[in-house]
Amino acid sequence: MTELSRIRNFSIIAHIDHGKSTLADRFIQVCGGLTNREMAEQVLDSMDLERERGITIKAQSVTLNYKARDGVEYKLNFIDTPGHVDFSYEVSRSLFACEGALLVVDAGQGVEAQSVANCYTAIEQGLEVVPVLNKMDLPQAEPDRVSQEIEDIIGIEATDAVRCSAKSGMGVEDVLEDLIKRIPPPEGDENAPLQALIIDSWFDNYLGVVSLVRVRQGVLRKGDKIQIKSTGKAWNADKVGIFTPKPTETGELGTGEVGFVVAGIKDIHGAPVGDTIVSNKFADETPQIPGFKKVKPQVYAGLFPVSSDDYEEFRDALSKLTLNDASLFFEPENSDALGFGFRCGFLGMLHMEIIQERLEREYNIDLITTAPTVVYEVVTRNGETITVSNPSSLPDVGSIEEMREPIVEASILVPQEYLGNVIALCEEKRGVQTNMLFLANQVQLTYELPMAEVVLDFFDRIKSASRGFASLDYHFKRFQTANLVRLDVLINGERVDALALIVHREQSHYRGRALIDKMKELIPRQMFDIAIQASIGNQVVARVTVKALRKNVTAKCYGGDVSRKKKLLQKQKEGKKRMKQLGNVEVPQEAFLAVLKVDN
Ligand SMILES: Nc1nc2c(ncn2[C@@H]2O[C@H](COP(=O)(O)OP(=O)(O)OP(=O)(O)O)[C@@H](O)[C@H]2O)c(=O)[nH]1
Repeated sequence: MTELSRIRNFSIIAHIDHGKSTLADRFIQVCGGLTNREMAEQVLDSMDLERERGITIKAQSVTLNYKARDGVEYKLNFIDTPGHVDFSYEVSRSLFACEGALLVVDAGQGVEAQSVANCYTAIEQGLEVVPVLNKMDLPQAEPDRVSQEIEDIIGIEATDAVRCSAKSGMGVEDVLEDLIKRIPPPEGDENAPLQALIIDSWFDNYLGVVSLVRVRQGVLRKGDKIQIKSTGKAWNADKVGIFTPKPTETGELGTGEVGFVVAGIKDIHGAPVGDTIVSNKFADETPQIPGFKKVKPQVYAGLFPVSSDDYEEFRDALSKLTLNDASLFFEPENSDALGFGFRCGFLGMLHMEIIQERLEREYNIDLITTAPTVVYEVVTRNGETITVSNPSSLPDVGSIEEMREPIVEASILVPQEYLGNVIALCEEKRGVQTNMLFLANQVQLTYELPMAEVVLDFFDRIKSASRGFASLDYHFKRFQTANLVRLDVLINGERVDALALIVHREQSHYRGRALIDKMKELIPRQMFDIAIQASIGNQVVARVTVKALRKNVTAKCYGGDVSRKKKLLQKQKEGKKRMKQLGNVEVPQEAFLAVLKVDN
């Protein structure tokens, strides 16, 4: 066991692309955790998809031995955190396991909202936040301006912030030295009964559930009988060790240390993130570590296999994905239009896209996804409150007393010159301003906004309204009464349940018009006219017609150009894969997500 004074537990807070993973890789290299060849790939983002998208999804950790300039060898536990707003609960749990955090800021870009939110979480949890200016090799680096910004916006001293380049390696050791000096060592009683925080859990095909833990007091030893506090279940700690970053069994984790435990748990819900591991013997007198909560999905959508033959396979794939992702929810859904599928719940749109992509890529299932929706609260005439996560299951208008929509508190950081644009956008999205703070070059805006307006395209819109400079962070606040209605879409007179949306009454006509105009562009012309209507209750609020196609698509391919004709037919066939037959009309996947594509 390592002496507490030689341990440092830290996270890195950084906005996406500011260089967190690159810096972490440099740390591993400096401390000799991996050979150069192993370093060739960024090691911390372990899933393929993550690597491709360049984002960090699951928290991971690495234990490094660093011989400091004072001659002492320190044990540095770096706990990686996800960078996206969808995964903020995991960030908060990771931070809770640390005494400090490096705030890595791109010296050319400056501070962004996501990092600010995470910094506040860190400061609230009593962490020492150590600023680092990265990308100093770039000509556009403006360290003085960015230091000032850190001081103004986050309120921590930053004039002496270490300046480095994770890319070239310049200043990286100075970052480690600064970290050791400024971040305090962990505290805790080694002789007290075991209490450890679960920072992350994932499913391994051979081992079952592996949990990343931080021991707060006592010692976790191989062979110990442990209990997972929220479930009250007892398990045997079969394997205990650290990541170097390769998993290495050490047989024990002392107070203040971070590492993994494998205890024969078969289901990820058996060891949820944020939960506490205690010694089974002293379970009653060892409390849960505060702040634990069950994560709830925020966005729901229907996912349907294009071919009904894929249904069983699809269900298996979803079950496998939930083994590793406690925040993914699914239950069977039956749609008149799309047949059997699943209603799935996600933390946000990015989470949804990732799951969709994994299903298609890793499991080879072609899917039709319906428009994502948030969860509404509906009070019925007989006084019941129900939650609705599927527009087509909204009760009949006559039986609804009141509808409530989820409201988020959004924090936006924007340079002054784009303030007008961003405010206009927030107003358009039914936002209510609750605060506005003028900082160095930026303005910090706080708005309460309907979650439905935020989850879909708000982030992209805010980016384009500010030429990419504004940044956003948000979290659920409360439910609020709203005048909402269901917007139905009819194709050739038939209501299509999978296309229904819940919208604000004031916007319903405009939304209906915009939606079906977009659908008209997306539904290919067929051999007959297709009427598309938007309706509210029985009232049709907009109508368009997709005119019949007169010519055969291959008619242009005159004479003997067989290969070209084949190619065209092949293309058509591939296109068909993502089509769904509604009555006699073929509707492509894009049309189901038309609401995401409406130009505002
Ligand atoms: N020029 C320069 N580029 C850098 C530096 N550090 C990182 N980068 C580049 O910036 C990009 C983003 O770096 P990452 O380390 O993946 O960023 P990240 O913050 O980990 O991003 P997420 O994993 O999505 O949170 C990559 O293309 C890096 O090569 C630096 O010091 N100088």
